[in-house]
Amino acid sequence: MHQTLDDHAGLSRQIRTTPYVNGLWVDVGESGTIDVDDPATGEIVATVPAMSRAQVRDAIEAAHRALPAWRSRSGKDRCTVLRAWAELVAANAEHLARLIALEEGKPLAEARGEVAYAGSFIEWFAEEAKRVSGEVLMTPQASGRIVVLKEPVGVCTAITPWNFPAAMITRKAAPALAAGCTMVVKPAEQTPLTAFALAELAAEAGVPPGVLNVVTGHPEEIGPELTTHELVRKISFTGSTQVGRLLLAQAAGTVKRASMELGGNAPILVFDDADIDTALSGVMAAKFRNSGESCIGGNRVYVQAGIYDAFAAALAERAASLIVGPGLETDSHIGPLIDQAAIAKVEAHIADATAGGASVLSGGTVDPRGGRFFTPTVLGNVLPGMLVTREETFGPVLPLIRFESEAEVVAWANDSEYGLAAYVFTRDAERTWRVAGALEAGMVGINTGLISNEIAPFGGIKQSGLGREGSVHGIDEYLELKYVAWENARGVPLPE
Ligand SMILES: NC(=O)C1=CN([C@@H]2O[C@H](COP(=O)(O)OP(=O)(O)OC[C@H]3O[C@@H](n4cnc5c(N)ncnc54)[C@H](OP(=O)(O)O)[C@@H]3O)[C@@H](O)[C@H]2O)C=CC1
Ligand SMILES: O=C(O)CCCC(=O)O
Repeated sequence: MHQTLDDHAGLSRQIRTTPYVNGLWVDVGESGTIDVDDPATGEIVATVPAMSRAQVRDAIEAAHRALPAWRSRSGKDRCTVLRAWAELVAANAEHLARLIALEEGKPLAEARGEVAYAGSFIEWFAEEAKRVSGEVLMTPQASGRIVVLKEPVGVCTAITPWNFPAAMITRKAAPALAAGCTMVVKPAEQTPLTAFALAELAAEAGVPPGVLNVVTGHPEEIGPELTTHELVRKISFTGSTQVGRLLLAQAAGTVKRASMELGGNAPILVFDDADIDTALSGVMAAKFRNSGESCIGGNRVYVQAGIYDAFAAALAERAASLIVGPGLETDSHIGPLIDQAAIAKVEAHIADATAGGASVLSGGTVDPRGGRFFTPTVLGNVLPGMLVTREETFGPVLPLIRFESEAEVVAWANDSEYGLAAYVFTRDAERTWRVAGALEAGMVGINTGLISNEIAPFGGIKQSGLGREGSVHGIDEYLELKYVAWENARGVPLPE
C-alpha cells in the first residue's frame, strides 16, 4: 500500500506505510494499527499495520529460509549488493531526510547528516564483507593445523529507537548482511516510515526476499517473539537501559547472543586550561545535537571554578540564539521533542534542580510555539546528585556544575551506573590521557563534542550496554568462530 503525504513534507517518492516481509509488503496487521504523527504538529501523517505475534513468527521463518542462499554467497558478492544499497540511499538522501524530519522532528540539516551517517555504515560494511578472514595456526604437535573459520551467526533480530530512525537500522543491518546473516528489524513505533523506505531501497539494490525484513507492532506482543524464537540466534537493541534489561532476560532462555546500545549519562569536563571557544562549540554540539535526544548527548557539564562564571554566561548566550522550530523549516536548530512524555521528563528535571537551588540561565520553559517545542535551557549552580545529573534527560537541558579539582570531577563523572560517552576539554596532554584513562566510558571525546562515525567502535560499558557497532569490530558481532582441528594421518609431521 502507498500513502501520499501532504506536500509540505516535500517528499520526492511515494512513501511505504506497511511492513516488509519476505519481499512482500504486508497490508494487514492482525493486531490493529499504529498511528504515526508529526511531532511538530501532532498531526497523524500515516497509519501502519500492527502485526500479530504469529505474523512476526512468519517473518523470522522467512529470514531463516533466506539464510542458506545468502550466507553461501561470497563476501564480494554481498559487497556488491550492499554497495548498491548505499548508492540508492545517497541518491534518495533528500527524500529520506525529509521523511526523518517529518516523523522524528529533527531539523533538516541534521536529518541530512543522519542520512549520510546511515549510508556510511552500509558503505563501510560493504567493504568489510570482503575482509572477513580466519586464521591458520600450528597445533601443539608438528603434524596438524588449527583452522579458524568465521561464520555468520544466523537469523538476527533488531529493535531500534526513534531518535536516529535510519542510522540505528543501518548500523545493525549492514554488518549483519555483510556477514551473511539475515535480519528482522522492528523500528520504533514513532518512526516506521524511514525503516520501510530503507527496506524498499534495499530491495531495489538486490537484497533478496527474506534477507532483510521490517515488522511493526505493539512491543509487548511482538517483542517476546523477536527475543525468544528458537531460530533467532542474536538480538541487537538500541534504546533505554530499562527495556534492554528486559530483552536480555527474555533472550537468556534460549541463550542468544546480544548487542545492547543502552542509555547514557555523558559527563562533559571543562578544565580551566581548555580552549574556551572549542569548549563552547563542543558542549553546544554534544548537548543540542538532535535537540538533546541522543544517548551520547552531554547530560551534565562540569566546569572548573576558574572559568565557570564566564563559561556559563557564554553558554547561556549561545543557547538563547538557537532557533526553535519544525524540523522541516530550514532555519531550525532545535525541533520538537518526540512526545509529551519527553516534555514532562525535561520539566521534571528542571523543577527538581531549581527546587534544590539551581538557577535558570536561559530557557527553562515550553517554547512560545507550544506543543512539543521546548526552549533550549541552561541551568547554573546545579549540584551533584540532582535528578538532572543522575538520569538521562533526553532533551535540550544543559546543567552546569562547578568543580575544583581533577580528582573530584573524575569521581563525580564516574558516579553513575551508565558508561557510554564522556567528553573532556583541556589543552594539557598529560591530563588528557590521565583523565581519558580514568573515565568509566566506552567512548571519550577530547576537545570535541561529536564522536559518531562509521570508523570508530560505538558502544558503552557498565549498564550502557554490550558490544560495539561500526568500525572493523562491528562485523564480529554477527560472526561466530569455528575452529577445525586438522591432523595428518598417522601423525606424519608437516613441513614448517
Ligand atoms: N540509547 C538510546 O539510544 C536511546 C535511549 N532512550 C532512552 O529511553 C527513554 C525512553 O524512550 P523510549 O522510546 O521509550 O525507549 P525504549 O527503550 O522504550 O524504545 C526503544 C525501542 O524498544 C522498543 N520496545 C519498548 N518496549 C519493548 C518491549 N517490551 N519489548 C520489545 N521492544 C520494546 C520500542 O518499541 P516501541 O517504539 O514500539 O515502543 C523501540 O523500538 C528516553 O527518554 C531515553 O532516555 C530512548 C531511545 C534511544
Ligand atoms: O542516541 C542514540 O540512540 C545512539 C545513536 C547516536 C549516534 O550514533 O551518534
